[in-house]
Order: sequence, then C-alpha cells, then structure tokens
Amino acid sequence: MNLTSQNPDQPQAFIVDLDGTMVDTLGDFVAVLNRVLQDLALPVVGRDFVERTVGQGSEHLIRSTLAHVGAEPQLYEDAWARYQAHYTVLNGQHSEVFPGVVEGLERLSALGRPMACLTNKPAAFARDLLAKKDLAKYFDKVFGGDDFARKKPDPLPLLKTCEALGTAPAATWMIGDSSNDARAATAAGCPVVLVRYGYNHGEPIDAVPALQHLDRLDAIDLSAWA
Ligand SMILES: O=C(O)COP(=O)(O)O
Ligand SMILES: [Mg+2]
Repeated sequence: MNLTSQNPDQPQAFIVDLDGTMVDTLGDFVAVLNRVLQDLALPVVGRDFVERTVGQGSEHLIRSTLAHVGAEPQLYEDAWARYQAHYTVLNGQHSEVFPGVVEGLERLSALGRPMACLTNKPAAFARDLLAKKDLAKYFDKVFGGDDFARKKPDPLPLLKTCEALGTAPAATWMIGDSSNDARAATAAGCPVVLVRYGYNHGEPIDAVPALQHLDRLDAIDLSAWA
C-alpha cells in the first residue's frame, strides 16, 4: 500500500459538513428561532419545519421562518440581529454529536490526511460548536457560510477549501448530509459520501447519487486505500 499515491480515486483529504453530518443541531435551531419569534410576538415553529429548512445558511433559515409564520419580510434585519444574539448564547446547548461520528473522525484522522470542516453555518458559530463538542481537534481548517462569496450548493466553498488544504478536488472527499453538499461537491469535482441520518430538505438522501450512503460515519469504506 502506497499512502502517498497520487491516484485520484484515493482520498487525499476530507471535507466534512457540520449540521446534520457531525452534530444534531436541530434542537439549537428550534430553540433560537423560537426565542426570536417570541421576541417579535410571532407564532413559534415546530421541529419538522426546521428540519426541512436548515442547511442553506442562517439568512435563508430566518427568511423562510418569517414567511412560514406569515410575518412581514421587513422584520428580517431585526430577526437577524436577535438570531445572532440568541445563537451566541444557546449554541450547542440543545445539540448532540451523532453516534459513530467520533469513531469515524478517528478513522479518517488516522490516515494522516488534511481535514476541513465546511458548513453553511456562520464560521464563528461553527468554530464555537466544534470546540464545545470536542471535535475541533480533528480539523486543520474550518470554513463557514460567511467565509466565501457564495455558499453550498455553489461549488466555490469546496474549491476554496481544496485550495486551502492543498489538494486536488478529484482526490478530496466531501462528506455531507444533504443534496446541497452533493451538488456543491459534484460541481467542484469532489467525490461525495452522504450520511442518511441528517437533514435533506425533507427528501430521501438515497435518491441523491454518491460514492457511498452511510448509516454511521464510522461505516465509511476507505478500501480505496488498500
Ligand atoms: O445552514 C446551516 O446553517 C448549516 O448547514 P450545514 O452545516 O449543513 O452546511
Ligand atoms: Mg448539513
């Protein structure tokens, strides 16, 4: 086995999504959104709505939530400021690392290849959450939805992350939970692995083409290394 091989089929680096892939953050999103809605004397939202709506960044989530409860879109700026304030306090309090994630990250990190976390979550919240859940140690780089001009499903964040890791997209595996991750990865030329337990906009993830669909991150098949 030659670990330094440049065979593009072999993973030379990993990019891992955060919400729905490593951490079950739905509880945080629901708690924060409902505090914002209560502040604004608006009706609260349920877990199902949030599960269908997360994954495209905070702006999209806040705008969609206001529309869902029938609020005026002009409330956005106020809601965004309140969302930031509540999220800063509540980040990680209602969320759990998914089963198999620590074991999976240990397997990946044992390969000694560069690893990045790439999420649509604002970078400051992502860094804070990774630190609180003791996952920061696995990543050489962490990028959030406000680090680049465009978010996933645009390929730009993937291309920029590959550049930062110093690896070719074709040799850099993206591990995510949604069609957003898959679309961004495919457009960037990165192979994609999808987990089934996350949030895929209310759609079955098995319908989204990927190298592998996993029930747990530690079930990832790295046999391309053999
Ligand atoms: O939309 C978000 O805030 C985060 O989503 P992601 O971590 O799955 O990219
Ligand atoms: Mg996700």
